[in-house]
Amino acid sequence: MSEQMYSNSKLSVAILGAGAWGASLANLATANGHQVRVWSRQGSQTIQAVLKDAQIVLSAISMIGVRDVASQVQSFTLSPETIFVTATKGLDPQTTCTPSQIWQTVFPNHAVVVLSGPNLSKEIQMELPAATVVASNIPTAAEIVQLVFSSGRFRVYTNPDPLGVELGGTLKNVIAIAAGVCDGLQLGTNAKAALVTRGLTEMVRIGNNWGAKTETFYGLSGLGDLLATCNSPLSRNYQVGYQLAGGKSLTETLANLQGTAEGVNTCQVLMQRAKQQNIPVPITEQVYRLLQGEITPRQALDELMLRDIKPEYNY
Ligand SMILES: NC(=O)C1=CN([C@@H]2O[C@H](COP(=O)(O)OP(=O)(O)OC[C@H]3O[C@@H](n4cnc5c(N)ncnc54)[C@H](OP(=O)(O)O)[C@@H]3O)[C@@H](O)[C@H]2O)C=CC1
Ligand SMILES: O=C(CO)COP(=O)(O)O
Repeated sequence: MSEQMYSNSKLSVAILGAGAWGASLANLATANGHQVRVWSRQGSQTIQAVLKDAQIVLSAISMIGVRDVASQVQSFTLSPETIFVTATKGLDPQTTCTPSQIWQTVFPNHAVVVLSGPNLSKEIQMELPAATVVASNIPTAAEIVQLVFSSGRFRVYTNPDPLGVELGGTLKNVIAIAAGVCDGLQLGTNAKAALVTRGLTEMVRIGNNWGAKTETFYGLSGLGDLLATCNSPLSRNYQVGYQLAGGKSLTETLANLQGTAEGVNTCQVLMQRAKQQNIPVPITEQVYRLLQGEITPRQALDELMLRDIKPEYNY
């Protein structure tokens, strides 16, 4: 199959955010022959110039900037056909909303597509093969975005559950912090397998409460991204856990981290939501207490191991 088959129609793509992920996605779309403009706060182009005539507007902004950037975009005129794509993996601390929910609220008449999967940007920059998922309530919008990014080195699947796809990418970051702790403490392969598997159960539980489909969490954007992030030192979230296990403070760890580790804020938002909704989230709770400095990594481990014994599933 030639790469050309993916790229018959050339689109105008605006990428918001020139961080590690925005830059990688810009390269993928450019390699497919699309006209790509990138906006960054440090760049020379204004956001208005980047948005001009854009058929696709993709946000790869860290969670902290999403609300502000969405409201900046709102002040410019866009074609009603413009499709928004969100690649952010986080939760809004004020509202617990997902990034796509923010974009959809600000642009209620536009199609919004979530792009998420096991996509460590350093590997994608090295042109190693990877796969991802694009999900939307409007299937044709997801199919257009699929064509924009698909190539022989980036395989893009569509999915009809945008909430599940988005939550998979977001929730796994908290488990990846725990996985970094597990490896940092040298707890072994059995412990890591138990943590990741029970982490997935916790993600499904939270996702179901939110209204996402169970099967989505067993796909690329759930289990796939969980495996990638929990097993790679390239993951910033994994690195946070690893450093904490080595005795570093969170402040020290974040000061030396290259880029964003969304799991730190996501964990806070999740605890808030889990308390409100009465959802059991034992791993998230221990990660939260560790990040707060309330317990040591060893105490977090003991808390998890010594919980009341119970069946694996409540069928
Ligand atoms: N790196 C990866 O492997 C992947 C990352 N992601 C997700 O993509 C998102 C971005 O990650 P990544 O690119 O790695 O992070 P980086 O830290 O490399 O870049 C952060 C980006 O967010 C922008 N940004 C941060 N704060 C603000 C703000 N207040 N207002 C406007 N823009 C802001 C930065 O803008 P500026 O350019 O102006 O500095 C930059 O473009 C995260 O949610 C992450 O979870 C998803 C998949 C893979
Ligand atoms: O989401 C990612 C890979 O899919 C990137 O993970 P980190 O944000 O932990 O680096």
